[in-house]
Amino acid sequence: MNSHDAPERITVLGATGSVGQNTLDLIARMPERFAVEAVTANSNVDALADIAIRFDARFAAVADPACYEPLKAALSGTGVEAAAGPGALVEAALRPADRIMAAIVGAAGLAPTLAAAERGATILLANKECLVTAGPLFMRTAKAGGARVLPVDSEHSAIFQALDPALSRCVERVTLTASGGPFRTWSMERLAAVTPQEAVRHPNWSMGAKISVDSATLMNKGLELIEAHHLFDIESERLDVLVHPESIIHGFVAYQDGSVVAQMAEPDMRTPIAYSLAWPERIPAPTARLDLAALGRLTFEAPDSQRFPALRLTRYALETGGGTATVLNAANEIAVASFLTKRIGFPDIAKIVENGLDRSATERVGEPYSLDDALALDEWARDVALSMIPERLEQVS
Ligand SMILES: NC(=O)C1=CN([C@@H]2O[C@H](COP(=O)(O)OP(=O)(O)OC[C@H]3O[C@@H](n4cnc5c(N)ncnc54)[C@H](OP(=O)(O)O)[C@@H]3O)[C@@H](O)[C@H]2O)C=CC1
Ligand SMILES: CC(=O)[C@@H](O)[C@H](O)COP(=O)(O)O
Ligand SMILES: [Mn+2]
Repeated sequence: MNSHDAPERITVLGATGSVGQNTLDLIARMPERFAVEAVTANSNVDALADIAIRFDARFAAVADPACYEPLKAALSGTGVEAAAGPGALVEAALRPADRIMAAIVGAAGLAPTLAAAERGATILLANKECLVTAGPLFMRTAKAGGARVLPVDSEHSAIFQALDPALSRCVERVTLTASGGPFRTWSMERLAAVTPQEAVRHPNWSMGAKISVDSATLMNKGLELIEAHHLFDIESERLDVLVHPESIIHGFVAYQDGSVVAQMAEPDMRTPIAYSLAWPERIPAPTARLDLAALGRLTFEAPDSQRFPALRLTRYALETGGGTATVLNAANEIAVASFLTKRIGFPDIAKIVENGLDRSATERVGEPYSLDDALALDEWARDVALSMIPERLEQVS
């Protein structure tokens, strides 16, 4: 944009979350460049109304229909239109924003993000579960709709920055770095007694609860392998995970001449979010600057799939295809929510996901070709996973 242009209008799906807040922090610093079109949340009415009023948004939507009246009351007399229910999230995504930040957590983000893809939006994609649940459908829809998908996930932003599209045939391998999470060095015995409080305490990043648990199990890195496969059209055999506890290098691209191009930054999501907001330009981000001399060294190690089976399970889902990744994602969402509410232990998360994958192999679940297919398979897998949660078993018996 140049100084004579009107501000770009940005819609933020998941505005009350960690990525949503970081996005709004950047937007607030550049009012001449960005304005807010629409914002959404699940049920956090007060925070959403505050955001909508502060940023002078035109539309605010909550997913939970029961929150409609309180949202409408909080926004009365402000000029912000209030809406609620799943259809309202889709309506937010369909509004004519220049860019749309997809930062809802979980498969709940699929319908609105897919609607944005269908309308040919520029999508800043943080919601990785959307690609895990329905990667081929999402990428096909984006292509047909003329949408542009810009990665926000830090590793995928790194790869996007290091991957010259003109040289994609010269790429040998792509590597995602992983911090290893809070339990990187813990024994199996200690892992058995992990609490939710310990699991959400990520060593380097400040994030929402679900992705923090995913980082602790290494499921996050597995979901990111699937995400990278769809975003960059690279097969599993050429995608690597490398544990790098400092989270300074976020991703590598290795070329056939032996060059390895990496992206580095302090672990602060405002760097990849700023990149996606400004691409193909760059804007300032108020993050700490890298001081490699002060850091002294960067370290690397291979991931351990004995203690962290999620990596093996996600590889299986990626390589099996069909609806396997949809099942993996849904089972993981149920397992993580059950762990956070103390109904299961930390090692049970992977067991519940593995059981879901076993069932999906027996039932030979097919690839979802439409949103309805994806939602139906997601629901089936949630039921399979729920049947393994002790409380549910007690209720049934
Ligand atoms: N946090 C991070 O730094 C990173 C996150 N990501 C990805 O970005 C996405 C968002 O993560 P994060 O910001 O941490 O998540 P948070 O839990 O912090 O925020 C989630 C947002 O989604 C909304 N939401 C939750 N459930 C629903 C639902 N059923 N329907 C509609 N909206 C819902 C929440 O609303 P409410 O407040 O009302 O609950 C909130 O606005 C995830 O997919 C994550 O994997 C990727 C890289 C880094
Ligand atoms: C910030 C971000 O992109 C997260 O996905 C991050 O990668 C989580 O850290 P882990 O490397 O521990 O999964
Ligand atoms: Mn990431």
